[in-house]
Amino acid sequence: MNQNATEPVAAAESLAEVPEHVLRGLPEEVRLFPSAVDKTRIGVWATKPILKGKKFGPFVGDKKKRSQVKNNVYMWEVYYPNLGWMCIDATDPEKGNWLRYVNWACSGEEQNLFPLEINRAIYYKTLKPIAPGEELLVWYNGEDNPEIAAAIEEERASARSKRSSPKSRKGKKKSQESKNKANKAEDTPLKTSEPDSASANMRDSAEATVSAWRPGVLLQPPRTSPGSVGMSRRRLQPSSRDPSSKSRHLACSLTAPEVTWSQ
Ligand SMILES: C[S@+](CC[C@H](N)C(=O)[O-])C[C@H]1O[C@@H](n2cnc3c(N)ncnc32)[C@H](O)[C@@H]1O
Repeated sequence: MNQNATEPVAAAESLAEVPEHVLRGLPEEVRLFPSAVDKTRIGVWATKPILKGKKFGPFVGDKKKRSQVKNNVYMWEVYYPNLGWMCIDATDPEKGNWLRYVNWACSGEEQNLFPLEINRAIYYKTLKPIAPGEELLVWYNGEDNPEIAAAIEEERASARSKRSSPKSRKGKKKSQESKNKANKAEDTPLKTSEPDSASANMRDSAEATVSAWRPGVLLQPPRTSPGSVGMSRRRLQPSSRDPSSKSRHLACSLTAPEVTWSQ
C-alpha cells in the first residue's frame, strides 16, 4: 500500500501567483524564488548583503481568534494580556506581506532570522550577516540563544528609552486626554469578551513590550514547542501540525544554483 496516499499533498506555490502588493513591498536586498528547503514553497532570498541585526517587519496578516485559524503554517500567535491569544494569519497571500514567504530553518546552522514580538506585532531580525544567494530562514528558539537574548534586551532598552523620551511622554498625555474625552462622550466600555481587530489595535498602542516566546508561554499542546530547542541541537523540529514538515526535513540546502542574482 502506498503510505503516502493519505497524506495531504501541499499544492506547489508559484511565483506567478504572488500578489502585486507583496512584490512591491519587498525590501531591496531580497527577492522571491523557489525555496531550497521546501520544493512546494516560494522562499525569500538575499540578493544583496544583509547586515546582522537588521529588523524586518511587521509580519502582516488577518487578526483572528485561534478558533478561526485553519492552518498553522502562515500564522503567528500573540498574547494580549486582556484578550488572550490572537493570531496574525497570512494564509491568504492577499492578506499577508513578503514575510509570509520566509520558511522555517531545518537546523540551527541554517537559521539566520529569529522572530521578535514588539507591541503585539511580529518582526524578524537577522542573527548573522546574510550573503547574496542565501535563503532567509527563520526559527523560533526563545531566549535560549544568548545572541537572541541580547538582541531582545537591546529592543527592550530601545523601547524603554522611546517611552521615557519627553516627546513620547507628551504624546501619551495628549492621547490619554483625548481618550478620556471620547469615553465621556460615548460612555461605552471597551469590548473585551469578543476580541476584534479594532480593540486589539487600541491595546497595541497602549503599552510597549518586547518578547520572544518562552516554552512555558506556549498554550497550544499539539504544537511542538520550538522554544525548547537550543542551538546545539542539529535538527530543528518544524511545527508538528505543518503539513509540509516532512519534506522540509529532507531537502535542506541554502543555495539555489538555478537562480542568478541581480545586484
Ligand atoms: C509564520 S511561522 C513560520 C512559518 C514558516 N513560513 C514555515 O515555513 O512554516 C508559523 C509557525 O510558527 C508557529 N507559531 C505560531 N505562533 C507561535 C508562537 N507564539 N510561539 C511559537 N511558535 C509559534 C506555528 O505553529 C507555525 O508552525
